[in-house]
Amino acid sequence: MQDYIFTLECAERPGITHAVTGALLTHGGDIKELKQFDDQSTQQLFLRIDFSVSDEPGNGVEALRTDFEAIGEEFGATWQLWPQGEKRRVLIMVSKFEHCLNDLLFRARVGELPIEIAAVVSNHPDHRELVEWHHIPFFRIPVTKETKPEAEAKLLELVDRFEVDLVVLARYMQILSDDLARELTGRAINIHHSFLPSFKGAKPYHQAWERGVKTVGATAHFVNSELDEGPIIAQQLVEVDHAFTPEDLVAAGRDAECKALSNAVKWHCDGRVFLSGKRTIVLR
Ligand SMILES: Nc1nc2c(c(=O)[nH]1)N[C@@H](CN(C=O)c1ccc(C(=O)N[C@@H](CCC(=O)O)C(=O)O)cc1)CN2
Repeated sequence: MQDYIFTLECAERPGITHAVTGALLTHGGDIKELKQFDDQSTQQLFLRIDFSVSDEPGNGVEALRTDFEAIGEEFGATWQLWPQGEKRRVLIMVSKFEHCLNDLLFRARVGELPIEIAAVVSNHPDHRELVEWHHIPFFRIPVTKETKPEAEAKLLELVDRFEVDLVVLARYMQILSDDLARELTGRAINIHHSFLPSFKGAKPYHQAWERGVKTVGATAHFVNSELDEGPIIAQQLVEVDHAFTPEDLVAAGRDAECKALSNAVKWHCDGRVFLSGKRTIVLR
C-alpha cells in the first residue's frame, strides 16, 4: 500500500466530495484524513484527502487517475495527486539575518519538513559555510539597483537548473521586481517580521517600538508585486512590554519568524494551502 495526497478546487456544487470519495471506494482507497472548505464568499470548494491504496501496477492509483480526470472534466475542477512523502524542491534566499535559514536547514535535515533544499542564494557571502556544512550548494548573487535585472535572471536560471518547486525568502531583504514576483506567483513565500498588515516595509520592529506595541509578530505570506501584501499563510505573536528596546523586539521576534515560516512551508508543501483571491485557505 502507498499513501497519496489528493487536492481539488472548483466552483461549489453538490456531489463533488461524493464523486471523489466514491471513486476512492471503488478502487480500494482508504481515507486517512479528509478536509474541505466551502468558501461562501466565492462559492469555491477546496478539498484535501490523504488516503492509502494499493500501488500494484494496473490497479488502485492508475485507475483512480482515470476517474479523477473524468471528475475534473465534469466539475471543471483543478486537482493534484502525488505520493505522500514526495519532497518538494526548495530554493532558499537569505541576506544577513540567518535565523530562519538555520531553522529551515535543521527542520529539513531532521525530516520535519517534506522538502529537499536544492540550493541557497544570498546577496551576501556570510552564510556560505553554514550552508555548505549541510552539503547544499550556495550561490552568492550581489544585488544593486543597476544589477537587479541581471541578478534576477541568474536566480531564475538556478530555479530552472535545480527544478525548484518553491522559493523561500528567509529574511531576504531585496524587493523582487514585478516581473520576478509575477513569474513566481504561488511558488514564493516570504517571512515578514511583523504581524501584517501592521508595519509593512523596512524595519518593522523599529516601527513597532515607536508605536509602543504590547505584542510583536511574524507573517509568512506568498510574494507578489505589492510589497508585504501577498496572501497570508501563517502568523505568530509574541508578548512584549514598554521595557523592550528595538533590539529586544528583534530578538523576541526571531522564534516567531522561524515558526511562522516553517509552518507556511510545511503546510504549502503538504498541499494544505489554497489561493483564494487575496486570501489563502489553509486546510490544517
Ligand atoms: N516583490 C516583493 N519582494 C519582496 C517582498 C514582497 O512582499 N514582495 N518581501 C520582502 C521582504 N521584506 C519584508 O519582509 C522587505 C525587504 C526589503 C525591504 C526594503 O525596503 N529594502 C531596501 C530596498 C531594497 C530594494 O530596493 O530592493 C531598503 O531597505 O530600502 C522592505 C521589506 C522581500 N522582497
